[in-house]
Amino acid sequence: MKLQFYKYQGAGNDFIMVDNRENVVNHHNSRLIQHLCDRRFGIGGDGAMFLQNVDGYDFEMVYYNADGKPSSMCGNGGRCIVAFAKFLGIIDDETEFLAVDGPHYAKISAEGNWVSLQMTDVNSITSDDDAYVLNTGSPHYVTLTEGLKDKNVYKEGYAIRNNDTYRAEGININFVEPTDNGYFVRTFERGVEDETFACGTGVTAVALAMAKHNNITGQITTPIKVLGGDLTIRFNYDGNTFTDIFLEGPAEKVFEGDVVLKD
Ligand SMILES: N[C@H](CCC[C@H](N)C(=O)O)C(=O)O
Repeated sequence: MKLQFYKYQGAGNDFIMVDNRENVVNHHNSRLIQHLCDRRFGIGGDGAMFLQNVDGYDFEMVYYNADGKPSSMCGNGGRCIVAFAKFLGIIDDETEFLAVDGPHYAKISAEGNWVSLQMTDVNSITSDDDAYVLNTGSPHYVTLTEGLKDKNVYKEGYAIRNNDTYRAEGININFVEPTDNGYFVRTFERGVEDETFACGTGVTAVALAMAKHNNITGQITTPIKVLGGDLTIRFNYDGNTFTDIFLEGPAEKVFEGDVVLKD
């Protein structure tokens, strides 16, 4: 069977995208997803997404991590699937779609390559030693550090992600360093089990955790630099709950093609 796919990236977090409105692919097949995401023997990607029809929304986003397992929410993936929906002519400049963590509103530029995605509200941040732990649609561990440019993010991220607390469920590890006008963030991503060039729910978690850390409340805009580019998070914080959270940045189609799937 020949499968048409599209490759997208949002700040270097890259994804395989399939228009599955006709349900041509039975994606509940972790070996298939792992193979598609394999950077040597497959197409390559941090994850794979299937755009599907669903009542009440413009479309449904079904997301798998590169390890082939169904995942929690993917922020950069959500921005990329909005760009994909516009490319397919399903939407114009805004949308309401359904993801694993519920409905999401998003706006997209006329050119179709810049997306502002609303994330679910967050009303709980806990501490783990000197780190913050919160869920922005995916679980995140946020820790301030120095010398981030030279840090061995794979080694240090792997160790925390696989410690006694987090080994079972996994968690994404975000290392953050203040910059002149925001933060520099590098992330070890669960389900990729490696550092990615950006993590959308991760930089969202960092922006919220830093507002708490610095006791800043009100309407906040946080610019964040990642290996793959720049993202911006806008939100409101009243000292307890984070609302009107938007993750904003580029979402680009890189190439399209088709792959023959062994039956
Ligand atoms: N790997 C993450 C999901 C994707 C997160 C990331 N790609 C994003 O942009 O939010 C997890 O299993 O929690």
